[in-house]
Amino acid sequence: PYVNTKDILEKANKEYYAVAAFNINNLEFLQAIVEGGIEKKSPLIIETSEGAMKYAGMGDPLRGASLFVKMVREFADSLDIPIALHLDHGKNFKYIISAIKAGYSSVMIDASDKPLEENLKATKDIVRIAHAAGVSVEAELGKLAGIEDNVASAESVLVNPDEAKYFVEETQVDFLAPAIGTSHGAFKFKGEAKLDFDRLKKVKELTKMPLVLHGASSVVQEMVEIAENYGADFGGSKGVPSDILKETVRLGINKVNTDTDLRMAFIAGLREFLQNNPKEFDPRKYMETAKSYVKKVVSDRLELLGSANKA
Ligand SMILES: O=C(COP(=O)(O)O)NO
Ligand code: NA
Ligand SMILES: [Zn+2]
Repeated sequence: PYVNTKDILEKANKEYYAVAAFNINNLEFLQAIVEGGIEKKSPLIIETSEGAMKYAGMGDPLRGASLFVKMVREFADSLDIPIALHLDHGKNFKYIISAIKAGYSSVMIDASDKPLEENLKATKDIVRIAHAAGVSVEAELGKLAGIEDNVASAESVLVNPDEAKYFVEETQVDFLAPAIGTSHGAFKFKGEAKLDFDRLKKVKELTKMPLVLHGASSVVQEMVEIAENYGADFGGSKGVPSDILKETVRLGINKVNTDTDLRMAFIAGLREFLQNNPKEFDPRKYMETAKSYVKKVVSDRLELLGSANKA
């Protein structure tokens, strides 16, 4: 069934596991993610960025939003696993309202680059509208970027746990993304991978609510090798190691945003297939390997996060 993200995350919060939130831009990634969820009998959060809304809607974000709602609902309504659709990194008021209007389960208002009071006001505004429409809300505190040898690197601002408590009480936001040292993309750490577990622990103690980890891709070595075998150059790529990811779940992370790992799996499969099948031009064939690798990464992640058999 198509459900509200809050329902999925409240259960995860109570039972201390995490649910992956997988980004999509097209049908093929959605198919592969859903196949993984079926195989693992796991709840799924499908998420789209504002860019994905524009991309799918050929420039019209509301058209893109409603296309994604229709696609996700078709799968969700026909399956036993709970599936939610979430707007990731909503920054533009128009896009956030378009997602709510189109029928998204939840939206993120990302004003984390603003001073606290501004972030708080923007979040309060969206919470008021979204809650009136039965839509749940995610916000972010602190800024994503790595930590180097115990010092937050220049651009990163790690979450302040006391601020987090004040923020959630004032905004009534449904789930919170505390910045603890991750960053988006395939190049997360220059040196050793390190997250601020102390801050995470404090935020959980003070808020007791479902927490979100952004920039949570691991950069799956198996996929890097296949892709590089067939011409990719992913030198220097590094993600969040599985043991560190598991520790964040043990400390209270319940939604784990995953985009890069699926992108790398897809291109690895596409490169491999195209190199080995020069005569093929049927898209249902030449995207098969790509989709199967995405499904494998999805299934492994659902297992690792503990959401398998929680549908
Ligand atoms: O935070 C993410 C995805 O992060 P990755 O680049 O690590 O997949 N989406 O909001
Ligand atoms: Na999000
Ligand atoms: Zn993110």
